[in-house]
Amino acid sequence: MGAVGAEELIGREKVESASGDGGNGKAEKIFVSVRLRPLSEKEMASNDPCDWECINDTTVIFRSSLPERSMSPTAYTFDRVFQSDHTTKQVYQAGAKDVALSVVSGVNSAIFAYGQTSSGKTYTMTGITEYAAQDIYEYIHKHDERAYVLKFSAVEIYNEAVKDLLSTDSSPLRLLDDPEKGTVIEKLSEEILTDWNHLKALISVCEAHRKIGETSLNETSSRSHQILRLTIESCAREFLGKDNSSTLVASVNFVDLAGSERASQALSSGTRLEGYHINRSLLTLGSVIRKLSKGRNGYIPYRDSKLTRILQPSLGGNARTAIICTISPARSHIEQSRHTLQFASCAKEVVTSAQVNIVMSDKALVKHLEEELARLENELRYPGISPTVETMLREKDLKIQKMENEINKLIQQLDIAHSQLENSPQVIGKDPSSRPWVSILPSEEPSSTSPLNGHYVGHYLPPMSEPSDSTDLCTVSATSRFVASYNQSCLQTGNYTNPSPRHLGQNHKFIESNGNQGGQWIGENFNDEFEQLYQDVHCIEVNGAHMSEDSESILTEGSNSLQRLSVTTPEHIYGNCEPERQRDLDFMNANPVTLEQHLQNVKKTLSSFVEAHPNRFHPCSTLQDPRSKDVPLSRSISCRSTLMSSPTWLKVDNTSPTISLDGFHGRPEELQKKGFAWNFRDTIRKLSARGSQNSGDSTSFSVQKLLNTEATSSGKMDRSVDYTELNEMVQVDEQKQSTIDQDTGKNVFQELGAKDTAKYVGQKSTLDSLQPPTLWPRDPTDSIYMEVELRRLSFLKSTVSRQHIDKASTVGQHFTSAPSLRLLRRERDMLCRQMEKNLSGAERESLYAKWGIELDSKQRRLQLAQCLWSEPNDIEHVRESAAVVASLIGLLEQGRALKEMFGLAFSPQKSSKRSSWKYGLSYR
Ligand SMILES: Nc1ncnc2c1ncn2[C@@H]1O[C@H](COP(=O)(O)OP(=O)(O)OP(=O)(O)O)[C@@H](O)[C@H]1O
Repeated sequence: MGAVGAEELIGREKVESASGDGGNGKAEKIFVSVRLRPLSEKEMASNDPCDWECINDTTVIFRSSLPERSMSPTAYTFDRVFQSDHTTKQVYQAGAKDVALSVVSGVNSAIFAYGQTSSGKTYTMTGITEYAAQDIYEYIHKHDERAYVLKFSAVEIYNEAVKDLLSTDSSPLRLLDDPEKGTVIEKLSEEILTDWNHLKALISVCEAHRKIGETSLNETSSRSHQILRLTIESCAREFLGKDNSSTLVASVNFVDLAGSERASQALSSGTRLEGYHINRSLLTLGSVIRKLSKGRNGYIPYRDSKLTRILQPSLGGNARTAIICTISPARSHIEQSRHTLQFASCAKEVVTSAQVNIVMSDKALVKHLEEELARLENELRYPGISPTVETMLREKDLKIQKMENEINKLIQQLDIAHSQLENSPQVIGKDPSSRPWVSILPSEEPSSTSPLNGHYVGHYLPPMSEPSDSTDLCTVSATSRFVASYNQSCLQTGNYTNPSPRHLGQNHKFIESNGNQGGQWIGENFNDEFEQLYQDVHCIEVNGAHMSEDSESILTEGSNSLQRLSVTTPEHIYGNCEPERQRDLDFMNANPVTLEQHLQNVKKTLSSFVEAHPNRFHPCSTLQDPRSKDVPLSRSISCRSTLMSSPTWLKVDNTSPTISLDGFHGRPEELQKKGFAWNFRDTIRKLSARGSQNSGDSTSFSVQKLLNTEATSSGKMDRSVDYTELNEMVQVDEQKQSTIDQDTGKNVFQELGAKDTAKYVGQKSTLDSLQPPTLWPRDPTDSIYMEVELRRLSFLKSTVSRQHIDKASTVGQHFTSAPSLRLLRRERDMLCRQMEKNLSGAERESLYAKWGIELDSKQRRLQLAQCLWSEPNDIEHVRESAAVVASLIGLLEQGRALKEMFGLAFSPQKSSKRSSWKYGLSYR
C-alpha cells in the first residue's frame, strides 16, 4: 500500500464525487494485514512449535507436523502479512500509514489491532500510533499554506463502560446519538495539541489510566478496549477567519482492542468477568464485520456493544479502515489464531465509504447548498446523467437553438426569394407586350444592381425585368445564400433535413438555368414574349460588343455596376453567373451609402468610357441613313427626340421657389467653352415661374428632387432619397398635366419647343459653384441626355435601395411587372403604327422579306416588331434593328417624343387618369 498525499486524496475524492456516486465518498475495502509475533520466551521455553509461516507478503500458511491437523485449511491471504521479524515500523508503513494519513485530507480513518491476548496488539498499536502521529506532524509542517488544529481524546471501554482516559473522573460516559455526527460520547474531554511532545504526554496519560491486569498469558494484559482519537481540522490560511471559509475535519482512531481469551486463561474471577465482556464485545464486533462482509443488507448489530457503536463509522461507514490482526505463531494458540484469521478474512470483505468532511461557514454553507440545489435540479432534468454528459447536453441544446434560429432566418430568405421568383414570371408572362423595365422597381428585394441602370443607357429602353434584373439576381443571391448557409448548418450538425423541397427545387432550377444558360434563365416557366424581352435587353447591351477590349477593361475595373450597364457585353451580365451572384450578395448587404458610392463609380467609369470612345458613344453618330447597314449601333434618332423633350420634363417643377441646384453638375467644361452649356438654373427658374401658375399642390413634382437625388448619388449632398420622393416622383405624371399652361391652355413643352430648348442649351455655363464632370459627351444634346439619364439612374437606384430597406419592414407589399409589360406591348404597337403610317407598302414588304416574314402571314407588322432586337449577339441584326427603329421613330415630329421610347413621359399626356400617370413615371 503506497503512501498517498493529502492533495492526491482530495483530488481522488473529487474525482470520485464527480463520477456520479452522489458525493457519498469512495467505496473501499478494509485494509487487512496479519502480523505474526515471535515466540515469546515462555512459548519457547515450553517448546511450543511455530506452525505458522508467511510464505510471501500476503499469504500466511499453517505448517503443522501433526497428521490430524493436516486436513485443515493451510493458507490465508490478506492485503499484507508480516512475519515475526518485521518491525512495527514496517507494519505501519505497509499496513497503516496510508489509511492513517487520510485524516490530514479530511477523511476519517481507523487503525485496529485485533487478536488474542498477548498476541502483540498493544505492542503493535503503540508503535503505529507514534509513527502515525509523527507523520501527521511532519505533514503539517510541510504544508504551511493551511492552518491545522489537532485535538486528542481517549476512551476505554471496560466491562461495557466508556471511560475518559484523559480525565481523572472514572465515571462512565454516556453515548448519545447525534443526527449529524452519529454516536458521540458525552462529556468526553478533548485536548488541543500544541505539539508532538504534547501528544506523547497525553498518550502516556492514557496508558497510565488504562485498565490492565495479569492473565496467565500476559502479565500486563489490556483488559479494556482503548480508542485514541486524533482529530485534525485544517483550513487554507487565505480563507482563515473569513465568512466563506471551509474547514476540513477528520479523525483517526487508533483502536487497541482487548484480547480475546478463554476463560481458562483468566487467572481470577474478576478477570473472567472482564473476559466475558471482552469476548461479548468482540463477538459483536465479529458479527458486525461478518454481516458487513456480506453486504449492507439486513440488520447490522452496531448497538449490541459500546465498542461497535462507537466504532460504527469506522466499520463500513465514513472512514478508511485498516485492521492489523496479530497472532501468536505458537501451536498452543492455534485455535485463537484461526479465529483471528477468520475474523480477518471477513474484515477484508467489508467495504467502507470514506469521504472528505468539510465544515463550512454559514455563508459558505449557503453557497454550497445553492450549488447542491442546482446540481439536484439538473439531476432531475437529466436523470441518471453524469455532470459531464449534462454539460455536453446543455451545450448541445444551445447549439440546436442557435441552429433553429438560423434555419428560420434562412427559410424566411428562401420564402422571399421564392415569392420574387414566382412574381416575376407570372406577371410578365401574362402580359407579353408590357414594358419590362417597370418590374424592377417593384422588386421585393431590390438592389441597386447595375443591370437596372444599364437599361437606360442605350437609345432603346430595354426591359428592366430581364434575366439579370435585381429581382432575379436577388432571388439567385438569396437562394445561393440560403443553400450555402443551409449546407453550412448541415455540415455543422451532421444532419441534413429537407427545408423545403418546393422552395429549394424551384430556386435550384433557377440557379442552374441562370448559371448554365446565361440568358436562358427564365426556363420553362416563361413564355416566348418574355424571352423576347430578354432579347430586347441584349440588343441594347450588345452595344458593348462594339467596344474595344480597352473599353471593356475600363468597365470591368471601374465598377461592378458598370458591368451591368448596357455598355457591357452580355457575357458580363449573364455569361459568368457565379461572380454575379457574389456581387449581388455584396450588393444586398450594401447600405444606401454604399449604393450611392456604387453609382458614383458607375458614373465615373461611364464618363471615362465615353471619353475614351467618343465616336462610338456619340449620340448623333447614328443620325445617318437609318437603312444603312453601316450605321454604328448607338442611340437612334429617337434619342434625339427625347433629348429635345428634356427641357419639357424639367418644366414640371413649379413648386419650389427656392430651388437648390447645389447638386447639379452642369455642363461639361468642354461644352462650356463651346458655349453650349445649358443654363440649368435659368431654365429651372423659368419653368418654375411658369409652373407656379399651375395647379398648386398637384404640381408637386420637384426638379430639386431629381437634383437632390443626383446630388446624393454623387456624394455632393448629404441627403438620401426618401421613399416619399418616389411618391413625389409619381406625382410628376400629374404634374405633366400641369405642363399644360393653365392660362394659355398650351402645353409648356410645346411652347418652349425645340427652339427654347436649344436656346437654353446654348446659354452660359452652369452653376459656378458646381464642378462639371471631367469626362462628358462632347455633343450638347448628348450631355443633356446623360444628365437626365444619370438623374434617372440615381433616382431609380436610390428608390430601389430605399425599397430594399422599406421592404424589410413592410410585409405584403408586392409589386408586379405588369405595367412594364404593358408598356412594352404599347411600344410594339407604336412601332406597328409607325410602320403603317410612315412606310409604304413596298417598303414594308421589303422589310418583311428582309426579316423573313411571309407576306401572306397575319400580323406581319407585329411579327416584325417582335423580330427587332431578337438576336443581341448578332451585330448585324442589331444594326438592322436600330435602322428600322430609327427609320420609324425618326419620322416623328420634332419635339414630340414618345414616352415609350425612353421610359420617360417627357411629352404631356392627355389622359387625366391619375393612375396612368403613376404608371407612366413611377416605375421608370
Ligand atoms: N512483534 C513482537 N516482537 C517482540 N515482542 C512482541 C511482539 N509482539 C508482542 N510482543 C511482546 O509480547 C508481549 C505481549 O504483547 P502485547 O501486550 O502487546 O499483547 P496484547 O495482544 O496486547 O495482549 P493483551 O491483549 O493481553 O493486552 C509483550 O511483552 C510484547 O513485548
